[in-house]
Amino acid sequence: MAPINTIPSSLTTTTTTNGNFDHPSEARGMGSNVNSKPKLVSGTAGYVLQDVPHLTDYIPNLSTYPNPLQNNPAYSVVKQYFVNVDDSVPERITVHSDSPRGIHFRRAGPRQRVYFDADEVRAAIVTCGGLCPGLNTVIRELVCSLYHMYGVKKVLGINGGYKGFYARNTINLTPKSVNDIHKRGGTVLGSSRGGHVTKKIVDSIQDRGINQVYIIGGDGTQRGASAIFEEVRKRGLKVAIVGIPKTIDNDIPVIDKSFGFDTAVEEAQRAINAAHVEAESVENGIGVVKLMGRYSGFIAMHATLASRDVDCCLIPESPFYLEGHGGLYDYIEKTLKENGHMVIVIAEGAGQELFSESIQSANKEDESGNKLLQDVGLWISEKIKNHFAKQKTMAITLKYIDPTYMIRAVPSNASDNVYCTLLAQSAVHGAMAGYTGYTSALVHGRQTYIPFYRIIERQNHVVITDRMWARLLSSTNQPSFVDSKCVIEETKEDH
Ligand SMILES: Nc1ncnc2c1ncn2[C@@H]1O[C@H](COP(=O)(O)OP(=O)(O)OP(=O)(O)O)[C@@H](O)[C@H]1O
Ligand SMILES: O=P(O)(O)OC[C@H]1O[C@](O)(CO)[C@@H](O)[C@@H]1O
Ligand SMILES: [Mg+2]
Repeated sequence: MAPINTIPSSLTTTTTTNGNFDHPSEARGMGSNVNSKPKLVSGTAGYVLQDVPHLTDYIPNLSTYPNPLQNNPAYSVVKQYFVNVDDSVPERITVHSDSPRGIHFRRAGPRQRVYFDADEVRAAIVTCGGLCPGLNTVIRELVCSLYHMYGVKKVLGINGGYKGFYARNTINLTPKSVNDIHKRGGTVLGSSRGGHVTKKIVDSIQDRGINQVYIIGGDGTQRGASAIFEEVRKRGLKVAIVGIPKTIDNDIPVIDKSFGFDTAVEEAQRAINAAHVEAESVENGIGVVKLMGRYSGFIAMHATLASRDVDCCLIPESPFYLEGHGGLYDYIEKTLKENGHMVIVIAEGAGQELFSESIQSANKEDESGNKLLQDVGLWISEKIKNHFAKQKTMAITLKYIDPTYMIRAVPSNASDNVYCTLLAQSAVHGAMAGYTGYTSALVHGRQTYIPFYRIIERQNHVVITDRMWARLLSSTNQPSFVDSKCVIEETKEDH
């Protein structure tokens, strides 16, 4: 195994400004306000490691300690439990024989030496943004990993999202107090939107003597975490800032998927089943189900693919129209004539451009600055009913089901529980090893540490030129509504 914290001689480290990416267009994205410099390590054949910051980048001469896992009987039989310092995970795994090796991320996992003594650690956990299945599992596993793997005894829960940093009370978290929480939906810590004031948060971190902060949340939360990291670094504090990506919308880029997504898709099946049962029980029955997905239609797409009962799936990324040849009304009429019933799944952010401008301008934002959307499910249901009432070609019966909050308020399923456990354990290993300013994430099935700037630079969207959307279209047989010549190509790796 290579010595700890050395870089193999074939590799060179550079820090560069945000303009120096493999994909210059990405550098102009949402993360351009990030002010620390990306740490890049170059190797042979076009190998690039987009490394994560380390406390030693700005605090010299930090003491190190042997990893206490070495003496943990549970791990004594595991061969190569410690991650090799040179292990990394490629961002793209589809390659050609002459492709450069490309961008890589640091592999997550325990290191032989750690930068915190257990008694010195004062960890804090906070959950921000909307609810998501698995939040409690992540909290539980962070607490248990800190206690059982590293002997850390001081773990604080911050109440009610970022705003909780300004509150007087925190919650003491112990393996006993979090033992059963993974069986419950929501977050035992509470959550909130808005209220992020970076300097005040870092003041609170300093005042409370916190030196590891685990921040669980979506894209907005990770942006907030990145700002906290920058301020901590500016102040030269020995505080590890770690993000754990959460969102049922699956709109966080780079990672395979966010935790809770599978559970949400599974829960959505119940609503789709109900819509199908209602629709097929009457003549010309239509079931409309609205699912979450503000800017990204992943839940709608995956729930549709899983169900096979859906005849039409409408998502924000794929514009559609109602009237005329090839429009939605045409397709509904055709499907009802052929099958006698149909199910439509619509993501909440779909078709927002179809609302009249007066309704759109009345739109407001939530406390975090996210656009508040019109209820597209209700709107489209009324439009369809009115259309067929006016046409008098066929009498329809339409039932509208809105299970949006139900799919995110449930506890996580078994596979999400395992996923949450691995994310939390990796997050703790990284912080103990002195890494900071990273998101703990799954990339191609491997646990990794991703620098914040990659997580916050853009949102993940369904790519309608990708095979996955084609699979959906061939499963529902719906029209694509878009002219293939007008589709703007996106570059995300095809699946
Ligand atoms: N650019 C930003 N800088 C600092 N803090 C931010 C930023 N964007 C959002 N936040 C803060 O992050 C928290 C959560 O943001 P938001 O409500 O957008 O949810 P989210 O994390 O994106 O999760 P989701 O959208 O999945 O519910 C809020 O407290 C918000 O103030
Ligand atoms: O009503 P809230 O809590 O603001 O949450 C709604 C939003 O949160 C999300 O579930 C993301 O967490 C979106 O799909 C949805 O638009
Ligand atoms: Mg968000």
